[in-house]
Amino acid sequence: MASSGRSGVKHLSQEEAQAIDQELFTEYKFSVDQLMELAGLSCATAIAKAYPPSSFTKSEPTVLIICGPGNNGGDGLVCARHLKMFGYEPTIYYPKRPSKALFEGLTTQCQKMDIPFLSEFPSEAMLIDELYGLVVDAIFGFSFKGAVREPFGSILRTLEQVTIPIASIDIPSGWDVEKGNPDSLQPDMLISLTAPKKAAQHFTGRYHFLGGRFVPMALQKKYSLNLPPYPETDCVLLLP
Ligand SMILES: NC(=O)C1=CN([C@@H]2O[C@H](COP(=O)(O)OP(=O)(O)OC[C@H]3O[C@@H](n4cnc5c(N)ncnc54)[C@H](OP(=O)(O)O)[C@@H]3O)[C@@H](O)[C@H]2O)[C@@H](O)CC1
Ligand SMILES: [K+]
Repeated sequence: MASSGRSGVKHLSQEEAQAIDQELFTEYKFSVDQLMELAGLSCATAIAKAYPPSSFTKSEPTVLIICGPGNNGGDGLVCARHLKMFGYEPTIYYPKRPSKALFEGLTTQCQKMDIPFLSEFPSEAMLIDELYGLVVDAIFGFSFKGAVREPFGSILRTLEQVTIPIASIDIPSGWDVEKGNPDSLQPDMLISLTAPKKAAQHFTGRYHFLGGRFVPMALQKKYSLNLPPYPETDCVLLLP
């Protein structure tokens, strides 16, 4: 049965999210880096709307971005680059890097923009709270399945203890894509890309944004996405 949220927008199953993703590439001939750029830009834009640099209590608007091994991690790298352009001070932790030209290129771009990469994850949540004003969770997206494997299990356990806000890209990491996870991260922001996944119905944070304004109308209709209209030329939309 189709499920929809307060805005009437459809919430996708894991299978539907992956099918739409595949169709964008195979039928509509988008390339991954094209959509990843728009996805990451949406995330940085949503962050800038909800947490403008002036709202940070630290002397600099420092953001820790944790990138996972798949395309969700790629969105995180793009988001970091745009955040830097927007005047933030991003730092990246990227422990499992795929040897693919796309991710190597995104990593080099960030390095050349003087975005530091941590060689080790802060061992205590308190250190993260002291050094950063926001965490971006780009660890797992809609392909996450099963029990969390290391090193991400210990990273997520530390993140569960931080008190600064967490912004999750597409899915709060560690959550089942459809059922959520009451015992894992509880982010303050969720940026749903293309359309929210079913797990988004369990999101209780302050800001739920829709981003990834690239789904052609025929595909929106085929999957009955019922996406609300984006305002003017905006690439994100705050959902009720
Ligand atoms: N159309 C769109 O909307 C667009 C979507 N985009 C983005 O792509 C995201 C989906 O990306 P994705 O398919 O690459 O998978 P993603 O969720 O990043 O993770 C897979 C990785 O995680 C790993 N892994 C899995 N389970 C695990 C576990 N239990 N414990 C540990 N590891 C585990 C798995 O490892 P493996 O199974 O290979 O060992 C694999 O390496 C989507 O959410 C959105 O952010 C945009 O970029 C472009 C347009
Ligand atoms: K995520």
